[in-house]
Amino acid sequence: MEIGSKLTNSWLDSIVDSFNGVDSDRRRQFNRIGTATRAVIESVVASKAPTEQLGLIADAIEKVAEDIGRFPSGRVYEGFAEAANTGGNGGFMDFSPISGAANPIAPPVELSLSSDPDGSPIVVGVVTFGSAYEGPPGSVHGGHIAAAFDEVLGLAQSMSGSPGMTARLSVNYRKPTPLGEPLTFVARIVKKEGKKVFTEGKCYFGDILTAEADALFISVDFSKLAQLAGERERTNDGQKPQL
Ligand SMILES: CCCCCCCCCCCCCC(=O)SCCNC(=O)CCNC(=O)[C@H](O)C(C)(C)COP(=O)(O)OP(=O)(O)OC[C@H]1O[C@@H](n2cnc3c(N)ncnc32)[C@H](O)[C@@H]1OP(=O)(O)O
Repeated sequence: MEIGSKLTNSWLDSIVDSFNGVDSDRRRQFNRIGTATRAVIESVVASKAPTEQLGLIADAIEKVAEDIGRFPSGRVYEGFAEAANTGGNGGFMDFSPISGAANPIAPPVELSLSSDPDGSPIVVGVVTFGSAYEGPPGSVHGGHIAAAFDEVLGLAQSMSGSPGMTARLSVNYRKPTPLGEPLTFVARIVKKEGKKVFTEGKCYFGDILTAEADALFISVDFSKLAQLAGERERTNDGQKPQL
């Protein structure tokens, strides 16, 4: 992903730097695994394979799970999932559950930074949700639409220079959002008041507005994130930081 926007704050510059120019073998292999596992998920939820084939496929997948399970699990990468890279020289958010190419449960939403016609910075997320994300027939599950909004709005709020956590997220679903079609999410900061960063976003299928969202983020002290990460290391299960 190449991001070429002109950005002024150093927080965002560091994000852009970590997106760009990263091409380590470790990152490539993680991304290959992510892509292949996603393809498995897509086929698994929609397969018409005969039952005996399903048995063979299950054997093969169990073997893969066993192979990778032989290596220590846990946080083999740097940082918490939303900001984690795949090791080596960078790669921001590679393991994000929404945008991380190396995370098989991510659709993934491809993020880029851009600006609207009046020059205001925006975040653009492009994604095609596959069969695993189906809610109503032929449509994307609303929870996944909300998750995509959280991600694009989350990146947009970081353009404030004092990023934080989602305090409130509200989604209006205007039209069914089609599965298997390219969607574009656009997100921006509306205003900032002290620690509060107000954002809004829209989801389009072509020219059709299918959903819109607004969210409030509260800037957090990064030592709090470090504390959460420390707690996670101590519990060593990667799941349950003590809040
Ligand atoms: C995380 C950074 C990474 C960045 C990476 C970029 C890309 C990542 C993209 C991915 C992004 C994915 C992101 C995710 O998935 S984040 C995961 C989902 N979110 C959470 O888990 C957040 C859990 N909540 C908290 O940790 C705290 O409650 C937070 C941090 C939100 C506020 O903390 P705290 O409670 O200590 O705040 P304060 O006492 O200083 O209050 C400050 C002001 O805010 C007002 N207020 C507070 N809460 C609410 C509320 N719910 N509605 C309305 N207003 C609220 C409050 O009244 C006060 O106003 P005022 O009295 O001053 O007027």
